[in-house]
Amino acid sequence: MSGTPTGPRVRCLTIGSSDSGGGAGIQGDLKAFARAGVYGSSALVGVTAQNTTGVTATASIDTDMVGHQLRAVLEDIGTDAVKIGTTWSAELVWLLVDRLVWLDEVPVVLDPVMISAAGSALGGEEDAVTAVREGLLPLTWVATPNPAEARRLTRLEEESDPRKLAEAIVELGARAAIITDAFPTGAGDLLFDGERHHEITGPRRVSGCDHGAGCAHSALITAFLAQGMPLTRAARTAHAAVSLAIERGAADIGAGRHPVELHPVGPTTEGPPW
Ligand SMILES: Nc1ncnc2c1ncn2[C@@H]1O[C@H](COP(=O)(O)OP(=O)(O)OP(=O)(O)O)[C@@H](O)[C@H]1O
Ligand SMILES: Cc1ncc(CO)c(N)n1
Repeated sequence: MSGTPTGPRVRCLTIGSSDSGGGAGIQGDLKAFARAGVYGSSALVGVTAQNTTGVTATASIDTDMVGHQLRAVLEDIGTDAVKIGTTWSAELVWLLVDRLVWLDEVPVVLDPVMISAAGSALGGEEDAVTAVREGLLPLTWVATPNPAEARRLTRLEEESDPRKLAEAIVELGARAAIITDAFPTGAGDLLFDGERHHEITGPRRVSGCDHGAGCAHSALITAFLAQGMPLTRAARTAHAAVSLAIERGAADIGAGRHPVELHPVGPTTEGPPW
């Protein structure tokens, strides 16, 4: 699939873990990249035995092997943006920091995954969270935590105001933050771009198909930034596309939280179908 009709192919790298069920993680990211029309590469940092009902086993990949994957991708293919998902350990996070610090002016999107949609733990040990705060956030162009993940990252355990959480993430070094599913009524996200707050709202979908929603959302933002879309438009387009992907989700797949089903979306899409 080509990136843009005329220019060179746009490339995105996702750093994250496998979801054996195919809805979230690396598999969800690569599907989202394809839907956005960009070329996707990956560095696998962990494996989960997972389906729509939850996670039954996890294993992290040896840090050296992660380093080899990053080198293989970046030396040959290169990338126009990077997405980071699961961050299992402090050792892994500091390796990522060591490598990503050399990427000049390449957007880095951090989706700090700590818990799956079905409620299973995915990393989030205290020393890994500290490494994300101290090492990764300062390299991050936009972080996309949900409110619970934002509270963990900022250590503002009692804070319920998404504006305060987003501002705290920017104070920790990220250029911008999007708190997903930020509002008690309706559905939507709160974007703080470092200067202004933007409320991104829409209807709440009740299809039962939200497995992989967060991964699809942050992967689309990665692809859009790689394509040169401004952040506010990327955030709005990603929310609208994921909302539709929940509404039109894969309700026949699995017996738990069914996977989202994304449709083609991007700068070249003729007007939003939603
Ligand atoms: N029921 C819903 N209806 C419409 N949009 C939704 C709904 N639930 C989530 N979204 C949107 O989906 C996107 C992903 O947000 P979400 O909070 O689900 O991420 P997450 O908690 O990180 O997900 P995951 O655990 O799957 O990674 C956001 O744009 C959010 O507004
Ligand atoms: C591997 C993996 N990464 C991220 C998520 C977040 O939804 C998930 N469920 N599984």
